[in-house]
Amino acid sequence: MFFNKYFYQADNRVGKMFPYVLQEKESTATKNSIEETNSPRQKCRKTFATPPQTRNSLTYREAVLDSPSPPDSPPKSPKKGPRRESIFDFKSEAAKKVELIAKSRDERRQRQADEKAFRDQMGAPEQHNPYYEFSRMISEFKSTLEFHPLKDSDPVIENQITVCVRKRPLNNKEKNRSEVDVITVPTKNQLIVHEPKHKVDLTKYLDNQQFRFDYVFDETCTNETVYKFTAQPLVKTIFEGGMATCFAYGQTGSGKTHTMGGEFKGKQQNFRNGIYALVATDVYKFLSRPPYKDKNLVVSASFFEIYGKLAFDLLAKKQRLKVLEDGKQVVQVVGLTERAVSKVDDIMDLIKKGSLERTSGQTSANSNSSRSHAVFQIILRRASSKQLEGKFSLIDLAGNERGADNSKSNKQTRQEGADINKSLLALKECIRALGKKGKHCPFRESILTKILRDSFIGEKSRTCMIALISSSVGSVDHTLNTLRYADRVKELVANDFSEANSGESEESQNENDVVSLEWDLLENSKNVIDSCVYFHKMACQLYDNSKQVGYSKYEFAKNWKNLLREMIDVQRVAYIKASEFCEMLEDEA
Ligand SMILES: Nc1ncnc2c1ncn2[C@@H]1O[C@H](COP(=O)(O)OP(=O)(O)OP(=O)(O)O)[C@@H](O)[C@H]1O
Repeated sequence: MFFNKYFYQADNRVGKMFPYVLQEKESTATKNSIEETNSPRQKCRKTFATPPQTRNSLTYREAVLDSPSPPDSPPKSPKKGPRRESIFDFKSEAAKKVELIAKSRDERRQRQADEKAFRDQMGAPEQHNPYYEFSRMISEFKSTLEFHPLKDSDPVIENQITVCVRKRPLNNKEKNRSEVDVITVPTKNQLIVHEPKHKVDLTKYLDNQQFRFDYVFDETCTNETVYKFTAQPLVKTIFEGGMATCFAYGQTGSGKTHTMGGEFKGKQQNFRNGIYALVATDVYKFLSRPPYKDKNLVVSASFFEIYGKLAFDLLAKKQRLKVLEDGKQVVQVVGLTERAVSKVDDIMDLIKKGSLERTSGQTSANSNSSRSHAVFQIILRRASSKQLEGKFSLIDLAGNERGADNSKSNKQTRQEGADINKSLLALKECIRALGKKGKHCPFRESILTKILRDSFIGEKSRTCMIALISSSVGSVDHTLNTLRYADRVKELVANDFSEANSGESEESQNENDVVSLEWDLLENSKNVIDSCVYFHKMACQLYDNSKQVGYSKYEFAKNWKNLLREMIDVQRVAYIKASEFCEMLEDEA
C-alpha cells in the first residue's frame, strides 16, 4: 500500500514536470496499440515502463505509409509500372538508413533523459543514492501523519516576541545530487527534522526531532504570507511610540535575503515583495489613515551593514561609521545617512541602492554578504521637533554557520567567525531578556546589539525572528543548529504532533532532553567565557580611571556596582543551568 501511494505521487510529479514527454509518448503508444488510459498513473507507466523494442518497433516509413491520409503524399500516378508510394521512395537506400539511425538515436536519448528524470523523482536505488533508504523511511513516516498546514485565513497572534521558521524548497543543485527533503511541516506551528543516523551495526534509522514555533512556513508559502504573520503585526508599534524589529536568521543560502529583500528570479531580485518593501508599503498606509494621520509624522530610512566590528553606510558608498555610546548610555551611529522619504517608491529606491551596494562592492558577493549583518531601518519622527516616534529595524543577519566555523586557518576568517558568533549569542540573550522583562540584557556584547539596544528595552518593543532553513539532507546539521537557536529565543513546548508519534519511548525523550540541555549548557559556558573577558576589560579600565587625578569616587562606585550586577546576573543564569543539568544526570544515574 505504501509503495502504491509513493508511486502514485511520484507519477503525478513526473506527469506535471514532463507533460511534453507524456504527449509524445502517448501518440507513439497509441500506434502500437498499447493499453490506453487517461489516468496520470497509467500515462506514466506508458512513458517509463514501455520496453524499448516495443516503442522503437514502428519505423518512420511505416508510420507514414500506415497513416490513413498522409497530408503530403503525392497523387497516385495513373501510369503503369512500379507504384510510387511516397516521396521517400525517391531517396536512396543510404539516405533512408541515415534517417532511421538518426531517429533511433534521438529516441534513445529521449528515453535516457526520461529514465534519469524518473530516477531523480523516485530516488535512485541504493547503489546510486545513499539516501534512497532514508527517503523511503521519511515517506513511510509522513504517511502516518495528518497535515494541517498554515492557511492565509488563520488568525494572526499578537505577541511581543514572535519566533517562526520558514523552510525553503530543495534547489536544482540539491536535486541533481539526489538529496532528500528531511523537513516535514505537519501543522502551522510544528515541524519535524528527520535526521538520518546509523546504529553501531550500520543499520539506518531516522532520528525524528520535533520543534514548535509560533508559525512554521512550508515551502509553498510566499513572502506575502510570511510577512502577514511576522512583520505586518509589528507595523502599528512604531506609530505608538515603540520599536519594532524583525530578524532573518539562518545559514548561508537558506533564504534570508530572499525573504527580507525580495524573491529572486534567476539573478534578478524582485525588491517589491521583500519584507523591507512590504513594511514600507504598510507604513504609508498607516500614515494616511486616522488616528495616525493627525500625528504629523515624517518618514526617513537608513541602511547599513555590520562587518566584524565595523559598520558601513550602504546609502553612502559604504562609508565607515562610528558606533559610540554617549554619557546617557545612548548608542549613536555617527555619520549614518538618514534619508527623508515621502512615498513607497522613494524607499524602494533606497532598498535597491543599498542591496546592490551590499553585494556589488565585493569580489565574491555571496560569501561576503553572508558574513555581514544588513540593517534597514524605517524611522518615524515628529515633523515639528524631529523627535523620534518609532523605528522599524529589519535585519538580514550573517550566515549563522560562519559563527560556528573555526576550522579555517586564516586568522581574519576566524576573527570574523568569532565576531558573528558573539553577536548572534548576544542577540539571542537580548531577545530573551526582552521576553523575561527586567532580566540582564547583554546588549554591550556586540556592535549589532549595541545599535539595537532600544529594540530590547521598553514595554512597547516588539520583535520577530524568522529562522530560515534549507530542506536538504546535506544541511541537516546547520538546520538543527538554527532550530535550536530559535527554540532558545522563545522556548515553546513542542507538543506531540500526532497520535502516531506518541509512541516515542520515554527513554528516547529523556535522551533528547539530556542532549538539548547539554547543548544549552555548553553554549552558555561559551557565553560566560566571553562575558568574563568583557568584564575583565571593563574592570581594568575602571581601576585605571580611579588612578587619575580628580576621579569621581561616586562615578567609580556606581559603575563598579553596575558591572558587578551584570557579572552576578550572567553567573547566576549559568549556575542555574549547570545545577539543573547536574540534577538531571544524578536522577538518571
Ligand atoms: N522560499 C524560497 N523559495 C524558493 N527559493 C528560495 C527560497 N528561499 C531561498 N530561495 C533561493 O535560494 C537561494 C539563496 O537564497 P538567499 O540568497 O536568500 O540566501 P541567504 O540566506 O540570504 O544567503 P546569504 O547568507 O549567503 O546571503 C536564492 O537563489 C533564492 O532564490
